[in-house]
Amino acid sequence: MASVRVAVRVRPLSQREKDLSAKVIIQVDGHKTSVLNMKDNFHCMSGESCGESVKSFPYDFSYDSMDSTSPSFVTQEKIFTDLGTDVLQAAFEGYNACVFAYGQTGSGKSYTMMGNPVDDPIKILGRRTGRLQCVNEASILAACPFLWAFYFEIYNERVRDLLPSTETQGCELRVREHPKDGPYVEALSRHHVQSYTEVGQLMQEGNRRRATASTGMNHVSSRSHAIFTIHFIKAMFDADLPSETVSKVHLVDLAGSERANATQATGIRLKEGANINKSLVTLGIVISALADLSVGGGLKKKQNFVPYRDSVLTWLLKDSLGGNSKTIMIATISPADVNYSETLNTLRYASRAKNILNKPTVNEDSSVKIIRELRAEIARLKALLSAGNQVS
Ligand SMILES: Nc1ncnc2c1ncn2[C@@H]1O[C@H](COP(=O)(O)OP(=O)(O)OP(=O)(O)O)[C@@H](O)[C@H]1O
Repeated sequence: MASVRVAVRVRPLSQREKDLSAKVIIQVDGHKTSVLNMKDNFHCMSGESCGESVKSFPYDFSYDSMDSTSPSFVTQEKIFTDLGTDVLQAAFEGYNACVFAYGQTGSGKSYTMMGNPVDDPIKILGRRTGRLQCVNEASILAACPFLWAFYFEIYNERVRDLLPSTETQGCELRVREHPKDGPYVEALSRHHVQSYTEVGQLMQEGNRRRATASTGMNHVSSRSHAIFTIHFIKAMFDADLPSETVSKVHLVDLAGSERANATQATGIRLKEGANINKSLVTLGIVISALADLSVGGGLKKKQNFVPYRDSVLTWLLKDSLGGNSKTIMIATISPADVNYSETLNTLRYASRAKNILNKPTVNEDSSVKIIRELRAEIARLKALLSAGNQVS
């Protein structure tokens, strides 16, 4: 069992927030993120007895990215070192892994997952030539895994290939469920990648196709949930037998939750917003149900039903939430008082998500695993036998 690990990241004040003369209401202290309700008590942040005015939440990581001149400022690179490295390590060891960014529209999800292409191009997976271990600018080493990349978006509850082949171009793809491997997108095109550069290029190519629009809250707002997946296929010898592990890494950039009046959405934008909110509400319900199930140290027999299939997003993330995956949630928040209620909501969901217990296992060849276990058992019995012989 492994808990979902949760990180919170607070971005700098945006121009819009500065224009509204917004006040900073977030404080990061070690692993703790605190939010101040300005309406309750203006002076509370520095005061001692703040009552309900300051709400504090501990997380696995709390990242202050508000002011680059502050000593506590956390860079993209640090976030990659803390989170991305572990994800890659897990995948190389044969575990499934998932990183998903959750938060209000304009709070910095895409920035954290995809990087800023202009001045800070570090994505959650690291620098261009960086730490993808065997995958580097040169070529794949002999012992390294074979890698396939996939990229799709869920837009208005429909799945579209972001790296389409001629067959999938313009098509709505179906979601199916494999009895052992779980839900997947049927006929999604796959791309063999040999270097980090290729991974980055595919991400960029897909991002250009992704549904975005300018809203009142964000100039380039993602109107879809995007899932970039890498399959790691590693061949090796285990117990003198040829064996294979197949692991998946999902990088999920969710569309942001939004209030229609804040985004000034009408027409198509309003419909998109309703669909985005619908799947995020389902995600919230799934997170809550899983958190309730996990309380007490293990997944209890299901009294509560987990409604994975109520949205395409949660169906496809079934393994990542409560299943066979090492999962990290990055909750992104705005520092501004004008976003108080959305920020508090995000912090509460992030806090609940910490209670979710997953069951990550190495995805190895089951026959090789059985043979290895039987050999260990034979060795154990032989040792017992020879110990018995020595006594008699
Ligand atoms: N940590 C950060 N440092 C500097 N700028 C940031 C940071 N996070 C976000 N920004 C800026 O804030 C704006 C909104 O960020 P981003 O597009 O990543 O938000 P989002 O949560 O993905 O929004 P949406 O849900 O609408 O797609 C962008 O201009 C981005 O460059």
